[in-house]
Formats: sequence, C-alpha cells, structure tokens
Amino acid sequence: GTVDVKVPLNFWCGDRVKIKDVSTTEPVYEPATGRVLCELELCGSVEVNQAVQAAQSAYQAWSRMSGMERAHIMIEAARIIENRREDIAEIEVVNNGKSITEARMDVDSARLCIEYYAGVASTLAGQHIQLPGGSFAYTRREPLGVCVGIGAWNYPFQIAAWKSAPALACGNSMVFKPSPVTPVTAVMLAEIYAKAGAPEGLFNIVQGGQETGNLLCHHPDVAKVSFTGSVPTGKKIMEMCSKGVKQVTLELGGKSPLLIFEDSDLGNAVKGALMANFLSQGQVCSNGTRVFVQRQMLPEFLEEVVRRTKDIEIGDPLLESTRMGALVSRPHLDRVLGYVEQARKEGAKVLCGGEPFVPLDPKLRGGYYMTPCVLGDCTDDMTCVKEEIFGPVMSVLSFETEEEALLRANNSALGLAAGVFTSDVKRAHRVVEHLKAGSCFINNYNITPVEVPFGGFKMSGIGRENGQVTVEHYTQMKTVFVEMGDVDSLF
Ligand SMILES: NC(=O)c1ccc[n+]([C@@H]2O[C@H](COP(=O)([O-])OP(=O)(O)OC[C@H]3O[C@@H](n4cnc5c(N)ncnc54)[C@H](O)[C@@H]3O)[C@@H](O)[C@H]2O)c1
Ligand SMILES: C[N+](C)(C)CCCC=O
Repeated sequence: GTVDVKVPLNFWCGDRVKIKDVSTTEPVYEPATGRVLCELELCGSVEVNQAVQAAQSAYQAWSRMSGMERAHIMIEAARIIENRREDIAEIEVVNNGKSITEARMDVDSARLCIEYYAGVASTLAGQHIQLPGGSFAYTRREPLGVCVGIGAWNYPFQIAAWKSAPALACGNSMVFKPSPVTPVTAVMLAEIYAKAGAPEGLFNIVQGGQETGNLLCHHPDVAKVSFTGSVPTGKKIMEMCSKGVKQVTLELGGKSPLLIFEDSDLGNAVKGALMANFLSQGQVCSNGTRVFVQRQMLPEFLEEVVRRTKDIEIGDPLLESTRMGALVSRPHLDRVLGYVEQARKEGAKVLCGGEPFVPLDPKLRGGYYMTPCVLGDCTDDMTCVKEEIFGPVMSVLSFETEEEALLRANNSALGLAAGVFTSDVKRAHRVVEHLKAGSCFINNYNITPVEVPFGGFKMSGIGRENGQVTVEHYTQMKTVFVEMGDVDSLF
C-alpha cells in the first residue's frame, strides 16, 4: 500500500525511455489493495520501430560473439538477479498479488533459467557430413534475428526470463511486451541484462496491449514471436505471423486432468491436488483443475482436501505467513466468482470457499481476494469442468476404472499438462503413455525444473520452453556443401 511506480517502464537502447508524446495511458493496479500503482504509457508504431531497430543493431554484435562470451554476460545477469532477489520479488507481489513466498520461487526460476541457457550457449554446434570424393558438408546452427516475446500476467518476471534466456543464448536479440496488467518487473530484467554487459538494445521492453502486440507481430524485421497467453489470442498471433511466415512458440491455456487412483498415498495425493490448483491464486496455465478421484477413495480424499483448503491463509501477500494473495484484477475476480455461481446452478456442490474475502487490515479492503474453492459432485458436462477458470477453483469428479478415467481425461481440446497419483508403477507409466498432454506428472504436480521441456499438446500450444529442445525453436540450421573436386556438369 505504499509503492508508487514513477520510473518509465519502457526500455530500449540500454535505458528506460519516457515516451515523448504519449497518446494513450492505462492504469496499473496493486491487486492487494486496489490502488493505482501508475499510469502505463503504451507504445505505438514509432516506439515499436525504435525498439525493433535497437534490437536489430544489438543483434549484429551479439550474434557474432562466441557462446562462451554470451554465457559470461548471462551468468553475470543471473548473479545480479540473485543479489536483487528480494527487491524483484516484492515488486512482483505489489504488481501481481501473489504471495511473497511464491514470488521468490519465480525469481529463482528466472535466474536458474538464465544460468541453464548460459551453459547451453557454448554447446551450440553443427555436424560434419562426409560426401564422395573427399567433398563434405557441414551444418551451422544460426540465430533467427530479432525475436519478440509477449507475456501473460500470471508469471511476469519468470515468463520474461523463460523467453529471453534461450533466445539470447542462441544469439538472438529480443523485444519483450509484458501484459499491460503486470508491466513492472520485466523492465527490471532489461536493466539487469544491460548492467551485466549486454550490448545496448539486446533486450528491450515495449509496453502496451493488443495494438502494440499487433505492431510487433506484423513488424517486417521481426523473425519470430514467442507468446504466452490465452488460446484465442494465440490463434490471432499465429494468424498474424503467418503473413510473414514467422516462426511461433505458443504457450497457451489448459484444463488439465489429475487422476488419483485408490492405491495412492492419501497425504501426497491431497498435497498434489492442492499444488495443482492453488498456486498463484489458481492462475496457472498448467493447473490440474479436473481432479478425477477413484470412487473408493473419494470420501476420505474430499474430507482431507476440504480441510486443508479451509486452512489456507489468505491475505496480505507480502506477509511470510500468507499462502494465498489477491487475484490479479477486479474483473478477473468477478469472472472467477461467476464460474463458481454457475457451477452451483449447474448442480455442483460448493464444499468450501468460492466467496469474496475481505481481509481485516483496512489497507487491504479494496483488494481482489476470494476463498479457495472445492467443488464436489461435478460432471463432465459442467462449465466448471469444461472451461479454463484461471482461479482457485478445484472441480472434483469420481471414476471407476482406468479406461474410463483416461477417456474422460483426454476429452478436451486442450492438452497442456496432466497428472497421475498411484503406487502401481506399471499403471503410472501406462496411464501417462495414454494421456494427451505435453507435461505429465507422476506422483507430483506443477514442478517445472528449467532443464525439462515444458509446453502443450493440442490447442495448448506449439513448441517448448526450457530444456535443450528450445534451442531448436530459437535457431535455424544452415547447410554448407563443400566441393573438393571438379564440377561434374551435365551441360
Ligand atoms: N502455457 C503457458 O505456459 C502459459 C503460461 C501462463 C499463462 N498462460 C495462459 O495465459 C492466459 C492468461 O493470460 P492473459 O489473460 O494475459 O492472456 P491474453 O491472451 O489475454 O494476453 C496475453 C498477452 O497477449 C497480449 N495480446 C492480447 N491481444 C493481442 C493481440 N491481438 N496481438 C498481440 N498480443 C496480444 C496481451 O497484451 C498480453 O501481453 C491463460 O489462458 C493461461 O492459461 C499460458
Ligand atoms: C511454475 N509453474 C507454477 C509450474 C507455472 C509454469 C508457468 C505457467 O503458468
């Protein structure tokens, strides 16, 4: 309730930029209190051009550096992030509303991602292929050029790092557009890269919403767009990029299933279901919001999951004891509460939560809080089971057999993640083999080590973030043929 953001939030050519003739601004809120944090200056075509131009000129120098040279700067950036961990985490809380405990984990994930790709930078290599007569060919893994990153509001700093780290390691430069709802921390990352010794313009921030995003996607000097956000926006991004035949990475929404078999360890299954639903106030793409529990285990599972959900400490996200902070905005809170109401009307039983929550602290009265909700008696046709709610709402369903659970789990156009709890190791692998999802968890949920690829099947996305495979999404392969003899001409 005390932070005002007065510094400019746009960043290119190595510095924060105050826009000269600001035509449009948008208020940015502090979810914990409902206060206005700042007025965001939105970028138009002039500013987008300036940022892309800055990225283009940085690309010339950066792409010619060796992987080891790039790694050196990225390691320094990671070191600065570690030193500023608390500072970044606190601002993330103020702008996003999540608990300080989770914000620290996000900053750590961002740092680890940069460290990981610093290590990968020097491993980029091609192949040598022997051809007849002593001739040969070799391949080079080359960067794409200026890449654009477009982020969602649920993991503002982490998304900026998950996109920039592989892009930069591979020799690209980047223009990143955060969500206008959470514009504050990505620019801290830009400052950190600059302070670590990155060439001016290597990582730039343009602020804005849909219009700014459109300008970036259509820009002729942009080679690739990596997007994190909703399915409808992802489709538009893909369409825009098709005009310039640009590469895309799409990290989109989910409605992921979590299958809990009767032979599971109850304590772990309940903890898994809580981790699958209530991190970041339930605003997590990979959340396992359709919790299928085998019938015999349902009563004890429900009793324990409801008991633990009621115990979740809600309130000031900057307090160490808080486990659930505020949702990101008033309209989003209303939307999530609307889903609970609709679930009730469609026959689901609200076993706990699903109500607006007003903290005792008068400073927090205008914040966007709700009690985490468990819905029982859910069926596959209910809206709460079919649509991504993106809030702290767990829908519990029951099942009898493995085959039935798999059929119902896969009955979705989305396929970001899935989980299974069982003590039968054969069943675990059999089930995972049949689950149509990009990221599957056995006996755990929502862990994302940066060395492991993350991304979706079906309408949940294209491409992967993290892990070695992401190098393929930020480079292109050049093949070089070398003739050692004479040209054997047909003419
Ligand atoms: N798969 C993942 O890794 C992942 C991670 C986080 C969030 N998400 C998904 O993101 C969604 C929530 O985030 P959101 O509400 O910020 O999503 P959103 O799609 O509304 O916005 C995402 C970003 O796209 C920008 N944007 C909107 N319209 C655009 C356009 N026409 N052209 C270019 N850019 C445009 C927004 O300004 C924002 O920066 C959920 O569906 C969630 O599942 C996915
Ligand atoms: C770190 N989490 C919680 C797995 C989130 C991954 C990114 C999705 O929103």
